[in-house]
Amino acid sequence: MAHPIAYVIVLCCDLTLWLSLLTGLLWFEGTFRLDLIWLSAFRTLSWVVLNGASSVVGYKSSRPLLKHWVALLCFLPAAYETVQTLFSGTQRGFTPVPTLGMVVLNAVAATLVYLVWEKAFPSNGSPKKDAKNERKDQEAKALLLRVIHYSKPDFLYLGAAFLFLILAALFESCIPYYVGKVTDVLSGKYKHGKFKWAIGFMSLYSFGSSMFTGLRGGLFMCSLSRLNKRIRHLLFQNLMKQEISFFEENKPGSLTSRLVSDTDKMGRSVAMNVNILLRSLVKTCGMLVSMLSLSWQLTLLTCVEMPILALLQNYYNIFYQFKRQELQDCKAEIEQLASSAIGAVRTVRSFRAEAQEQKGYEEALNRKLQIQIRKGIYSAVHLLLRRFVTVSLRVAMLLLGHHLISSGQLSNGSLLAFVLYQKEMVTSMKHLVFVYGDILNTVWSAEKVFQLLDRRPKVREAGDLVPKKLEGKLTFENVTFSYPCRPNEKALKSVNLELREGKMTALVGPSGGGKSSCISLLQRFYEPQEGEVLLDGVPLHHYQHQYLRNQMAAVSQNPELFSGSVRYNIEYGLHGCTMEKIMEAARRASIDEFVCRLEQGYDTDVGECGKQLSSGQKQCIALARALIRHPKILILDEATSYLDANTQHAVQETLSGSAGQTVLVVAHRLQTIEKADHIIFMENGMVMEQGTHEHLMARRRRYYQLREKLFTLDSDQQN
Ligand SMILES: Nc1ncnc2c1ncn2[C@@H]1O[C@H](COP(=O)(O)OP(=O)(O)OP(=O)(O)O)[C@@H](O)[C@H]1O
Repeated sequence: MAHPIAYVIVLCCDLTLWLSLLTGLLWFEGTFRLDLIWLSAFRTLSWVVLNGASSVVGYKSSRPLLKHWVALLCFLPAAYETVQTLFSGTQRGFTPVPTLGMVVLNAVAATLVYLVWEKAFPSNGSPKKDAKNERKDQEAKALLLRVIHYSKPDFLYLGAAFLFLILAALFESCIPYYVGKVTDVLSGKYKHGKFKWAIGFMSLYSFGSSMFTGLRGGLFMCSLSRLNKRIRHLLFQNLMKQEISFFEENKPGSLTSRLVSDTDKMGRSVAMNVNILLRSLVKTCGMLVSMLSLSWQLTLLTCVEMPILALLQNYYNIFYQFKRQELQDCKAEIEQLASSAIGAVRTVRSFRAEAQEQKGYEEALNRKLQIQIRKGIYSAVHLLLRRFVTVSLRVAMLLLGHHLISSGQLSNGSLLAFVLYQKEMVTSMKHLVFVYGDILNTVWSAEKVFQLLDRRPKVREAGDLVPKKLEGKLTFENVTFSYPCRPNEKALKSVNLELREGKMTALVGPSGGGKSSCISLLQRFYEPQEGEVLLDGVPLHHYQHQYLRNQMAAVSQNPELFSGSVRYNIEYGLHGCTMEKIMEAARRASIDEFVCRLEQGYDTDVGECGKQLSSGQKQCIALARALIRHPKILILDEATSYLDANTQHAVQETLSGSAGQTVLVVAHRLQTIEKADHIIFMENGMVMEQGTHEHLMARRRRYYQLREKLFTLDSDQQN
């Protein structure tokens, strides 16, 4: 709010102007009447003077507000007199001079209207729009521009759509005029020729507007679908580049919802609103011209409706935003509950947690229902108030229309045409006032999409090193690492280890020792906070991403398979693999016999995520998927844990026969790694001891103790 002194100074200036006028009128000794025209001229002059004064006395931030008030102060008397003249039908005048009461009343009325207006349409300088809100508006505008920017490739479609939009709106705004003409012809002395013309034009405009509307809609939908496809593609591309911890922090449900519904909402809400905005703008202009040509008095009355409706809408919008956010959160929660329960249905069933899941789901549904009911009640009250305002003004308009018809200023048909225009006009103006705000509101769904689109992975960019020959020696140099979600807990503490080229190294130790963390670092899923992981003496991030992926293959304990055939899963990510190569990999992974027994062999579908296979079979297929690449470095993290002893033995035989391949094995069953060239024992994120099996057994320390413990457990189980 501007400083009160500024208002007082402006008010004093205004009083001085009124006093000057008073003196002038006294000079003419009552022979001069201050009629409507002179009053308007005087107030325009006052506005120029007071506007200048407010520029000098107001603070920079409060000047716009002061100027709004000055405008009202100056033009309200003229507007009031105009309305009075309209209703009384005769022009009044101030006789002989304006009274002090009237001047004060004017100031009070101006202030009141100003306060109502500022509440309905808070302007930039309004206290409600503080710096934060203004920044938000700026950001929303920037987002909107960005959405428009992404629509650039469709500019031909959009250009044509806008052209049809303008034509449709113009044609549409001509229809009521000709409806009025037809009514006039029918209610007066019937003239066949005039009737035919009026009907002809009416049909022509109706047909034209329908045709252009259809074309506009089709083209908009087409460009909207193209925009959606483009954004989704880019988003998916960027998602695939993110680091693993990003997927741990963001649940799959929320990411897919952003990918599907937010992109959809973004395109739909922004494109639809821009469509409505432009259509309303063209229609409003066209109709305003037609309405003014019919009756300027009725047009003025129609325009009164807007500020009142805007005030109502403003309050409703604040509530609506709040409820919508609540509803969205609730929906996301419901989606998450359903997808986690359905996804883990086996666990739910085996722990008999169906009732618990059902209860949780029902509670979330109830919360959503409550929000929806409250939203519905507020919406009904809002609608009721709006209707009341609309109907009241319509009655006032019909009364004025009746007065104009009886005084011969308007024909019956023109009143009908006006009523038709008025209905459309109010809708269009409403759109104009609210749609822009709505664009700024809905554009926030675009923000979520853009946030994801702009996210850069938090791992160092891969380099471009592509050596012709790779030895396959891996070294951990003083590696300290914490998972991003638990930054204060060290999973690895100054780890130094070496995987010798062409040899098999085994990582063993109790659970939580840090074995899988080492493997994650080797695959560059995460970056160590301290130290380096080196391949042939060069930090891993110096190598080209694709090169590293080709040289390294990993199989985990619970490998992820994709819906599709066995063949598809084995050759996953490779192009142009021959059947021989696929069969060879399957043979080495000891899965070929099983696959050949299947009715459709390698074309057999493995079900969603391989659910139609046993855990051991899944491990074998994953192993074949790794072996087909002939990687220089093979990482097996409990990769054969579900296999029976025979198959496990066969796989190990195959692996030990691959000369020149660096193999890293993580295993809990220590018998399986006895033949490894090197064994590293890890505990609490540290390397405790290392050496060959014989060496470690002879030391009789942690490795020996763990082996003895497992051996005792096994014997107990067998007894
Ligand atoms: N994704 C993760 N986010 C946060 N902490 C993790 C994550 N994975 C593992 N940890 C933690 O890091 C530490 C080392 O775990 P890691 O999985 O490397 O051990 P491990 O030796 O492979 O165990 P296991 O033999 O049971 O697989 C543990 O304390 C574990 O809780």
